[in-house]
Formats: sequence, structure tokens, C-alpha cells
Amino acid sequence: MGALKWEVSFSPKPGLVDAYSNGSHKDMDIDLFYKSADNLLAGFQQMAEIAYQHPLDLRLREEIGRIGRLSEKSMFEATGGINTHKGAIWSLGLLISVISSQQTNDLEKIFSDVKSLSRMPDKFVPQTKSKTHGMVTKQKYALSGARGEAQLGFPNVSKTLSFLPEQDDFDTWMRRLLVLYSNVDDTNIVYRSNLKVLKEFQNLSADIVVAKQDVLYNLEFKQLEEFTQQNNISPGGCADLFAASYFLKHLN
Ligand SMILES: CC(C)(COP(=O)(O)OP(=O)(O)OC[C@H]1O[C@@H](n2cnc3c(N)ncnc32)[C@H](O[C@H]2O[C@H](COP(=O)(O)OP(=O)(O)OP(=O)(O)O)[C@@H](O)[C@H]2O)[C@@H]1O)[C@@H](O)C(=O)NCCC(=O)NCCS
Ligand SMILES: Nc1ncnc2[nH]cnc12
Repeated sequence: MGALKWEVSFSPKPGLVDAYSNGSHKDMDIDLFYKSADNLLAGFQQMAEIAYQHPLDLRLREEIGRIGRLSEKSMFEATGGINTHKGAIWSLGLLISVISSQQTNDLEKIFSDVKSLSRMPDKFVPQTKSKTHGMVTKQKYALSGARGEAQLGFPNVSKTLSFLPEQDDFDTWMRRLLVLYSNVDDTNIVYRSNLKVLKEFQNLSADIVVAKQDVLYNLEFKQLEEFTQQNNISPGGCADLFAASYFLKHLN
């Protein structure tokens, strides 16, 4: 999967795994992400095939849910139980399905269709007693996480893609990453810390987005790197949405 490999190679990304460091992670590195991305290709292909010109209905929602769960299982087997791309399976899976179903590259339509498809109730979701990190943060802080992001039609991906839409250089992508850092309520960050840390992380990132100097020459970028280290936080949800943004930007 090109977009997933591009995302993990894009460097530096404070808190996240990249080509220079493993960020705030002890159990992951760039090679594991490459392995995981290769493993996900078959599942995404199946979603595209099943969705091809299929109406956006409950049957399609349940079918891609089934493939998505199998992809998650396969990812955990390939990575020895490490959560590399759970959010990416969800976000890219929905996007690929909508694009294949509707045969469109119109972003507004894609976002609106993702909103409808992701809101359909999938009766095959297994009921388990163990809570995911997303469920814990939803209960504790009322954050809607990866599910909410899709059910709102990916507003933060849309915001990122509207940022300097004519430009495509490294500094622009760096700022687009920081647009995500400053807007997404990333449940990975909150799970490892709290809402205060999330807000501080978002504010630090927002200052860098609007600063004049190149991101890498901005001393506040160094502060952001130190902040992620000190608080041991990683914006894994932003990483998935960054890959999704790159995927959509290169649809044509
Ligand atoms: C709807 C589901 C996404 C399940 O939802 P739930 O809330 O139960 O999800 P989580 O188990 O918490 O996982 C969601 C993953 O989504 C990413 N994420 C987090 N916040 C956001 C956000 N605001 N917007 C978008 N995406 C978000 C995040 O994934 C990334 O981070 C992971 C690595 O993080 P790390 O820090 O290492 O975390 P852990 O190892 O988990 O914990 P530590 O111990 O290290 O602290 C990595 O996976 C990234 O991808 C969350 O992990 C969906 O999964 C679902 O319902 N699936 C069923 C199948 C289906 O219907 N599919 C249909 C379409 S395919
Ligand atoms: N580069 C990355 N680092 C950590 N978690 C991630 N989840 C998806 N991409 C990631």
C-alpha cells in the first residue's frame, strides 16, 4: 500500500515511527510498518472488488466490516500482536469502498458517502467484554475517535487537503501533518495521557502551522518533539489520516 509506506517513511513526525526514530514506541519500527502495509494489500483489494459498482447499502457495510475484521486479525498475526494499522484499515477501507462503489474522485461526494456508509449499523460486530482504547476514551472523555471521524465525513482530512491545495512540497506536507496534529482529538494521545496534554499538543502544533519559517527550522518544532518524548505520546490516529490525505490527494 503506497500511501501507508509513504506515511511511515515521511520524516520527521514527532511521536510517531519514521525513518529517523521509533518516536514514542518501544515495540514498533519502520520495517514492521512496511510488513504490515504489505499484509493489508489483499484486504483492501477485496474491499475494492466487492464494492465495485455495488450500491452503498447495509449489505456492503456488513461485507466490508467482515473483511475489515479479517484484515485486523491478519495484521495482528503479521506483527506479532502489535497494533500498527487498525485505524488505517478502518479509514482507508471505507474510502476505498466508497470510491470503488461510486467510481468517483470527487472529494465532497466521497466524504459525504463515507459519512453514510460508516453510520450504517453492522449487526455482525462481535460483542466482547474487553474494551478497546477507543471505547475507554469515549467513556472517560466523550471523544468519538476513529469512528466519529469517519461518521462526520473526515472533516480533518478535508481541512488538511484544503491547506495550500496548489502546493505539494515537503514543507507543505509537514504543515498538513501539523494541521492534523492541531485538530484531531487523537484517542491514542488521550489514552496514554489526558485531555490537558492533548490540548497542549494541539496548541503547540497549531502555532507551527502558521509560522513563517520552514517547519524544520522552527524552534517550536523541536519543542513539539521534546513534548511528545516527555509525555510519551504518539498521534497514531493522525498518522492514519495523514496516509488517507496522501491517498486522496493522488487519486487522479
Ligand atoms: C471503528 C473502529 C476504528 C474501532 O473503533 P475503536 O474506537 O474501538 O478503536 P480502537 O481500538 O481504539 O482503534 C482505533 C484506531 O484508530 C486510530 N485513531 C485513534 N484516534 C483517531 C482519530 N481521532 N481519528 C482517526 N483515527 C484514530 C488509532 O490507530 C492508529 O494508532 C495505532 C497505534 O497506536 P499505539 O499508540 O501503538 O496504540 P496501541 O498499541 O493501541 O496502544 P499502546 O499500548 O501502545 O498505548 C495504529 O493502529 C494506528 O492505526 C486507533 O488505534 C474499527 O476498528 C472497527 O469497527 N472495525 C471493525 C471492522 C469494520 O467495520 N471495518 C469497516 C471498514 S474497513
Ligand atoms: N508512523 C506511525 N507511528 C506510530 N503509529 C502509527 N500508526 C500509523 N502510522 C503510525
